[in-house]
Amino acid sequence: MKAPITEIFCSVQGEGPYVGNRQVFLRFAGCNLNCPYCDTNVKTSEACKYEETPGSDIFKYVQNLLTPEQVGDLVDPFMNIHSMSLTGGEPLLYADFITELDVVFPLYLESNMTLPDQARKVKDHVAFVSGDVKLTEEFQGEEVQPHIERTIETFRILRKNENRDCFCKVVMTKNTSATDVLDVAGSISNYISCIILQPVTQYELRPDVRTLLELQNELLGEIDTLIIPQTHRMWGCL
Ligand SMILES: C[S@@+](CC[C@H](N)C(=O)[O-])C[C@H]1O[C@@H](n2cnc3c(N)ncnc32)[C@H](O)[C@@H]1O
Ligand SMILES: Nc1nc2[nH]cc(C(=O)O)c2c(=O)[nH]1
Ligand code: SF4
Ligand SMILES: [Mg+2]
Repeated sequence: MKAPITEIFCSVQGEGPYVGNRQVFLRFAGCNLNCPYCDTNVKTSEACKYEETPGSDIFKYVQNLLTPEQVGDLVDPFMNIHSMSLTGGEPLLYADFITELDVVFPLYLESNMTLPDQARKVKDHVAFVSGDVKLTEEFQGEEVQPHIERTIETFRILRKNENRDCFCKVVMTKNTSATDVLDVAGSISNYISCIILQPVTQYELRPDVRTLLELQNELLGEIDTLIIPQTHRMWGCL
């Protein structure tokens, strides 16, 4: 079992309720969606960029594809780690690879939550689930309702329990419909510990402040809801 990995580095979690925790990041190549605001290059690269010393901006390159054993060896030297973020791209495309990872850190899955069959495979392997809800603009030209049903099913499979936290992030742009957010939130509120409204980082795409605060107020009737922007962008860490 091998997978295309674009980067491995140590930084702190910049998003959501675990912001500030020191993590190892494993970024898989490839994605099944094409979100208009996506800030990440999801293309497969010939080699994986590996930052051995956190924050050094000095990289080694390891030829792709990588085995779970190679990943284990590369992340082993990192110290004082809260968890290992599995991100991308879409990490659930590599569910079989994830089940073969043998690392000492708890796994923190960062997913677009649209692949329920893949989610079933990893459910007992991940301790934290940071699940996005993607709304209509991410599914341009496609049938939206089946995607939303798959999202709800994926949250059900990876729901919070005594061994796993599961929370939801929604990237808010000026085009995001508050009604859509409220609808999905109502369907997944039993599966998650909180909702994070994450204002999109590109200034020209941002929603207005009042709309965001009004949506938070409505959601708070149902579920703990926080507004937290991407913080790693503010101080320039990876
Ligand atoms: C690059 S994605 C990879 C994981 C997975 N594909 C997903 O979308 O959840 C990681 C996180 O960055 C968020 N993100 C991507 N572009 C963003 C932007 N321009 N502003 C705010 N958040 C963004 C995504 O919504 C997701 O929560
Ligand atoms: N510091 C930092 N925090 C993050 N939280 C989610 C990220 C991601 O791209 O998945 C990310 C990332 O790329 N860097
Ligand atoms: S699902 Fe995630 S990685 Fe894929 S395009 Fe959307 S934000 Fe980017
Ligand atoms: Mg990122």
